[in-house]
Formats: sequence, structure tokens, C-alpha cells
Amino acid sequence: MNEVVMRLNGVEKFYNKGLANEVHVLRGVDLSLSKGEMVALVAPSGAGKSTLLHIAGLLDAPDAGEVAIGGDVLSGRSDRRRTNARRNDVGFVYQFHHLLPEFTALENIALPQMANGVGKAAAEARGLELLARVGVDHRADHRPAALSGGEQQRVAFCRALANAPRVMLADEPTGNLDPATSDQVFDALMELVRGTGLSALVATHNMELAARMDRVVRLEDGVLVQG
Ligand SMILES: Nc1ncnc2c1ncn2[C@@H]1O[C@H](COP(=O)(O)OP(=O)(O)OP(=O)(O)O)[C@@H](O)[C@H]1O
Repeated sequence: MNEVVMRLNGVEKFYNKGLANEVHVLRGVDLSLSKGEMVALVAPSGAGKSTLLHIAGLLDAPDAGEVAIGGDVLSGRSDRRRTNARRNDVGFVYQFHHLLPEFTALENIALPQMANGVGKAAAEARGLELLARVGVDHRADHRPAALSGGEQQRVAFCRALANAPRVMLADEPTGNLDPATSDQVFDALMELVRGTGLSALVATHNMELAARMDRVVRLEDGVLVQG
């Protein structure tokens, strides 16, 4: 049986609980991500996709249910424990790259590793290896502003993987790119995920990209349904 890397069990989330404007956005979300599995998350706007990704990535706590990464139930644990797990086990990618503008592409990938105690030479070596996998190692010494949108997003993928997380959580990772660039950048993302054995949950509105992943889950009325 495939190793389960991330498991969400009965996850519920309210906003403004008990108030007249209460929103019960997640109503019992169950999801298992196996090692190496790439799952597309599709949802109408406002359905709770970002809320779900934040809870899965331990940035927010569920009101009920559990989030487990690598078999450890982390929801309800101490802040320190969840922060550690978030830093080590989860890589985030957003629609916008959020790279640090004053640092080069390579530094943006090396810095999170150095913050985790990796030496500069080793961090840069890993950074270059990741950049080569997505075809932007020739831009290693450029700052983000000097890169194209597609290149910026490829660097952001590498940064998300810098500390070798177990899971990548991506929120519309190609949503800010034109269709042709989006396809190429998505190819790079797939290559990176496949090449590292990472598991990934990728929110997208693009049904063609969703269909290329191993499985599609749809967030509807606060629960996940297949396809
Ligand atoms: N802090 C908050 N307080 C109150 N309501 C919130 C809050 N954050 C989100 N919501 C509501 O919860 C619902 C889900 O929001 P969320 O941002 O998770 O949706 P989404 O599916 O990511 O949307 P989109 O695709 O448009 O970004 C929305 O109705 C939103 O208005």
C-alpha cells in the first residue's frame, strides 16, 4: 500500500462563528495524499480552496478534525511543533512568486536552507541543482525583477522545495501567466514533483492542467468529492 504523506480527516472551518455572518466554509473535508501523488484541487471561487490549503499547510487551525503529516497528527499541537512541521515538511507556492526582491534567484533558494542550519556552499549547490531541473540555472545570479514571469515562478517552485518538504501545496501556481507560459511552467512543476517523489496538492481553475494530475478532487459545499 502507498505511504500516506498527508491526511485530512473531518476538517471543519467556520468564519465569524456564532455571529449573524457565520460562514461554515469547510464541513468535513477528508483527503489522503500518497507519496509521490499529485492531486488537483478544483473549486468555484469562494468555495474555501485557500482556507483548505492554509489548514493543510498548518498556517491555520481547523475548528474540528485533524491534519496529519507523515503520520503525525499536527492540528491541536503546540505552535512550535506546527511551525517546525510547516518549515520542514511543507513547501508553499502561490499565484505570485513572493521572491525576496533584493536577493538573487539562487539566494532565494539558499536562504531558507541556511535558516535551517545548512552551510552556504551546500545550500547553493542544492539551489543550483533545483534551478537546473526547471531550466533556469543560467539565471541563478539574477534578481527576481530581471526574470520573466515564468522564470520567477520556476524559481518559486525551487524555493518551495529548498528544504526537501514532504508535500507541496500550490495555490493557482500558473494562474498569473499567459496560457503558453502557463503550460511550460506547469511542465516544469510536474517534472520537479515527479523527479523528487514529492506529493503535491495543486489548486487550479485550469481543467486541462487538472486532468494531467493523478487525481482531481472538487471542493463543493464544504466537502471534497472525487473528480
Ligand atoms: N477571515 C475571514 N473572515 C470571514 N470570512 C472569510 C474569511 N476568509 C474567508 N472568508 C470567507 O470564506 C469563504 C472561503 O474563502 P476562501 O478564501 O477560502 O475561498 P477560495 O475558494 O480560496 O476563493 P478564491 O478562489 O476566490 O480565492 C468565502 O466565502 C470568504 O468570503
